[in-house]
Amino acid sequence: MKNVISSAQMRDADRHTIDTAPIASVDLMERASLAFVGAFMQLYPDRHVSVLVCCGTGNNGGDGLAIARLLQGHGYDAVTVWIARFTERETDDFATNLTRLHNTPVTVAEFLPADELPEIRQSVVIDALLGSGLNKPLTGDWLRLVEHINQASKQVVAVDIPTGLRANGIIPATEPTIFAHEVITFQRPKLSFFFPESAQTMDRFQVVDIGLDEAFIEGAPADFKLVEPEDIRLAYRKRKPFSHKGTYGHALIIAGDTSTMGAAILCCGASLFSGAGLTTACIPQEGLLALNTRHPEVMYCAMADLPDLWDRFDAIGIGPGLGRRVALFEKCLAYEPKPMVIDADALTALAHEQSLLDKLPARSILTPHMKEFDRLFGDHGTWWDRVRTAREQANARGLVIVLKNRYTFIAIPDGRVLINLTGNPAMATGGMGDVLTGMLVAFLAQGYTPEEAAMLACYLHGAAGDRLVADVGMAVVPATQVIEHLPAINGML
Ligand SMILES: NC(=O)C1=CN([C@@H]2O[C@H](COP(=O)(O)OP(=O)(O)OC[C@H]3O[C@@H](n4cnc5c(N)ncnc54)[C@H](OP(=O)(O)O)[C@@H]3O)[C@@H](O)[C@H]2O)[C@@H](O)CC1
Ligand SMILES: Nc1ncnc2c1ncn2[C@@H]1O[C@H](COP(=O)(O)OP(=O)(O)O)[C@@H](O)[C@H]1O
Ligand SMILES: [K+]
Repeated sequence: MKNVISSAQMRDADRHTIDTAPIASVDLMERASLAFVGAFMQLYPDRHVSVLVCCGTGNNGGDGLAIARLLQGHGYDAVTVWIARFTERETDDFATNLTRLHNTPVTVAEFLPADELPEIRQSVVIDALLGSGLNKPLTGDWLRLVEHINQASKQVVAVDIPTGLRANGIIPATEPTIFAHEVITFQRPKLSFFFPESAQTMDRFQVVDIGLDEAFIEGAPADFKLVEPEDIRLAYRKRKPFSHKGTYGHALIIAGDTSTMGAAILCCGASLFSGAGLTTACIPQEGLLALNTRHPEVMYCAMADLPDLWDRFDAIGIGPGLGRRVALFEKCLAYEPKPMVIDADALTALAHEQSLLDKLPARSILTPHMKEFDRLFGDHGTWWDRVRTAREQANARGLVIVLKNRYTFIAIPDGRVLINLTGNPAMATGGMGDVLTGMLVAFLAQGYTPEEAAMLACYLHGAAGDRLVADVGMAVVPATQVIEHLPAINGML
């Protein structure tokens, strides 16, 4: 897993790299700018595209000046630079790069406070006004310039972070920012990029390596971790030659009602296709024909038989489409504790009867989306607050809370939050959460820890959706398709 670090930690990593590499600070800026230009050229290969680089006078602005020079050197023949001289301060590396830029044909215009801003005629604006040094909301001339850029409706590519956006996760709704179509960020994504509020300020980001000391970054204390493909490869256990169905556990799915039988069937299918040795469904009997038709491999257990059969199961998933049968949930909490995944209607039951939270088996996995989360733990005005509550609850109660979204946050009992990067908006279709629940139960049944199960299930669920978009070209991915692609995704590990 990779650490997501704060701006202060990034500055430390910057200083540490300068001291120990060793490398001069201005050379590190050059490296960052080269990395930015490499990524920019992929986005805009046409050397005749007109580019306006808007620079502040800090190091983000210094990057902008170096980028302008490098683009010109690569044959971009219509590069213009604007410098916002709204403060008398400038950094040394900014000054060095301004001197270097003056030795090129790039046109440079400087703007003082209250100067009139000309119309922006270029097609692409590179935002190098303010970066991770932002320490207050934009006001005055900065705000005027940012609004001017936004109103010009050009393609905007931000250097490191869109001007005005706070890096560390708290994104006040009222603070103005530049809107960037693309952010090319240095070394690590900034924590804010994973919070849904960042959609107001950017479409996409990509990370470029600028050669900061990785060992130093990974040694820094970090509450947020990015799940990497390598983590999945290491955690995933390939099936052994002499293994049999008993090796891979028995998953029980308690789900489904008359109008929501599909949720149960999706959940069972996901368990089956994620490798549980056996999957049993506790569904209303009226769903049996559908279940047997769709997944003849899945067994059935009547509600009344649950207490007698309980010992057979290695992991339980409860909630998808449970509807009027939700009282079953409380009953299950009275049986011997088993690894458990609690989703959908069972989460709503928890929200209505909070005392049940204390009865959950240790290290149960809860899989709320935003609304279910707020129903359970109270309304939250911001995602930062929501994630903070998830951390506190996971830590205080020893739970794994899978807070689902574009980037799913997995809050684990030790206080850390794992961020899952896979998945895409084509997956924003009903039933997708039921699939995730089935996968989680299957991994628990196979003996993975709840943390491992959460990491594997979230990653593979999103990876299957990504594969269907990238390789098959699907614009919308139905949940049944994700299920069917799971074995192929697992097979690639
Ligand atoms: N690993 C790395 O870290 C590397 C970093 N690099 C680059 O450096 C960038 C960070 O540069 P930076 O620290 O010089 O700050 P930057 O964002 O240019 O701001 C300048 C100054 O603006 C001010 N200010 C703040 N908020 C304000 C506001 N709302 N309205 C008005 N003014 C405001 C504040 O000064 P103050 O007002 O506090 O005096 C601040 O110091 C980083 O994003 C990346 O691009 C790479 O070159 C190499 C590797
Ligand atoms: N835009 C998106 N990007 C990535 N993943 C998404 C997106 N929209 C939905 N998902 C994933 O799909 C699942 C939806 O879960 P949920 O809302 O519980 O669905 P349902 O209740 O219909 O089964 C979650 O795992 C979520 O992370
Ligand atoms: K910027």
